[in-house]
Amino acid sequence: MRQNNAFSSLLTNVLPSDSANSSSPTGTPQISPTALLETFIPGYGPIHRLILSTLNIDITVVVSLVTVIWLSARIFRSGWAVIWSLLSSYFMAEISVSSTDEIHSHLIAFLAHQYKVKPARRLMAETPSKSAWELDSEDTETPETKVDSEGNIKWLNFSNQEAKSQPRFTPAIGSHNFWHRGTYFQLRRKEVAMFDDLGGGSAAFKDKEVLTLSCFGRSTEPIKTLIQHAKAHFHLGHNAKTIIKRPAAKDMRRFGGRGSWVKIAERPCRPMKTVVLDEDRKMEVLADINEYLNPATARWYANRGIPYRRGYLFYGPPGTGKTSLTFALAGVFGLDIHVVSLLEPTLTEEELGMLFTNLPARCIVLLEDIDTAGLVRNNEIEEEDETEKGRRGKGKSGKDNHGGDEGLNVANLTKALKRANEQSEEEKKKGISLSGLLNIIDGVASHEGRVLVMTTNRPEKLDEALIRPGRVDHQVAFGNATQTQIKELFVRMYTNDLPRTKFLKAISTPLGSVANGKLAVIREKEDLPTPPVTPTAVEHTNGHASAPTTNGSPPALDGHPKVNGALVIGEKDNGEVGEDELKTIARDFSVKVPNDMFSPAEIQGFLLKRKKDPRKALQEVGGWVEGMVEVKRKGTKLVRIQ
Ligand SMILES: Nc1ncnc2c1ncn2[C@@H]1O[C@H](COP(=O)(O)OP(=O)(O)OP(=O)(O)O)[C@@H](O)[C@H]1O
Repeated sequence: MRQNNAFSSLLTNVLPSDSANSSSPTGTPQISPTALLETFIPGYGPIHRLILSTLNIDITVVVSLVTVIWLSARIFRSGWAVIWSLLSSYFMAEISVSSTDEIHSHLIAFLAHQYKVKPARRLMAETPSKSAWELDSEDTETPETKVDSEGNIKWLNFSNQEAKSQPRFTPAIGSHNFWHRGTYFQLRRKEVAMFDDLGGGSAAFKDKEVLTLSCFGRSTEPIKTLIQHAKAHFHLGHNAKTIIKRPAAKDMRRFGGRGSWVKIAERPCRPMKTVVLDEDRKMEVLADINEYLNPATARWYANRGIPYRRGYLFYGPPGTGKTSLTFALAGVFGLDIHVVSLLEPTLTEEELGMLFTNLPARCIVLLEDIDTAGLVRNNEIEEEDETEKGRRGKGKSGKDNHGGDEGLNVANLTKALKRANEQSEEEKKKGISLSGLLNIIDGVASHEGRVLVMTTNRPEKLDEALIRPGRVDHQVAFGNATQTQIKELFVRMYTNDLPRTKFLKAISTPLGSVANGKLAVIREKEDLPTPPVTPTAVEHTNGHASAPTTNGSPPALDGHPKVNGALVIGEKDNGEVGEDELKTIARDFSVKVPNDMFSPAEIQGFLLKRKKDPRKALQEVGGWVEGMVEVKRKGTKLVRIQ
């Protein structure tokens, strides 16, 4: 109570006298705290009087104190906001990143990682989508198929998959501060509404996010370093993966920039050794691309006035490895694959041109099944139009004969309008013409630095303009499996897996360059074919040297994953078959399959069904071959033995 009195007198000094009518010693009327509170807090007077009369407590002191604290906090916050804005304007550097750029996702992933350990009050929870590859971790064991007590098979069940995946926490929308490697950063995450014209008269507001990073000082270097760390962190997690992108949805493409391409998949790099193809042919493509991608080559091209572009045509029957080789090449050179389907109905020539200009400096552009893309020469279109006009002309004159003067009556006008509409619809559907594509591939404004890969099953159907040198610089023929390739496919199928980490390391660790004066290909461990021209030893980055093969076509069993120099051939997954026996079975198997009759995809399909039992594959291959020969002879698509 004494304390209360002391406080009251203190407050009375600040807001003197309890009486509304009291006067200062000089005679100036003074306003009491209660009167002041009554003025600013509606209803305070009656409440104050009620509590005073019933409980005999004067709440003026407490309410005044709370008011003073609240006011001080407001004043302090406003003052601090002014000081902070002055500080940020004059003493802080900042970099903004839009969500349409991939750096945004790198930064968010990096911050999510940081905020795993950092205590924070405002976070945003997200469910990260993971691919089947990402769900596989070191401790994932191949689950045994279980049988319950009644003898029923317990099939795997993934219905609670989503529930199991851990949420990811990122900084919420708003301002955050954090320290990174001794530097203080401020992060502002905000959403901006963009007015998006969707075309056809419709429009909508879309949310875009902007991240702004700032730090003290006039240099943006610390932020750039932070972004580098975020990128490095991202690529660490995506090491040995091939990213596959496709054109973004139509309404996103219109903004251009890197946002015109979206990632659709990410998968472990395909080791080059898993593509069964003549080693010389593989080596030629690798050397050619390696030479082309060399940074000095761009200058070489520029000095000679040659456009810095390279195109490849992979042709051959279905399932012979055209796409597989493209993926393996992307893995070797660490390039993303940009897949374009020319059959996409919404893709126009201008958009395709814009997509090509928004490609990264180095990447692979994959145009699959180019023969089915329905590309026609413009003169063919013109011919078609002429025929159509002729048809309509005839119809019209026929009518004239019967009906005399046609005149501009309403019915005719309506028909003419309808025809015009039909025509423009047809025009729209025509999509990409051959001349349009040729322009995009090597027109004046065409992107330089990319590797263009076109695949086809029917090269004879391609227009020669499309594959003339400059557009296609290197052609690779793919064919059905030869005896050696069948053997190779077989051994690969029954070779035991490396543990996950060793597998990732094996496909991502470059061994150094093959310095033979002619070629400097970055080799993957045990992966790339040995260059045919090297009688010298290959220097590895670890200082060891390995003897290369000199015959240019390594035997089928070469290049398998090796641990401590030993070939990893199964004792577990392949039905307890040892290395020597596997080689013998592979040879016998290859003898039973006719040379050059089945595609690697067909043989792989047969083996996959017996993937744990090489002996069974050998036993059943005779029947399968008979059945397949019959299928091919009759031209039916239904197989008896799969
Ligand atoms: N030469 C090969 N070496 C290893 N695997 C192959 C080979 N050819 C085909 N395969 C396997 O067959 C499947 C289909 O191969 P891929 O898609 O590369 O064939 P493609 O020639 O591109 O076929 P398409 O012309 O139908 O697109 C893949 O699973 C791949 O692993």
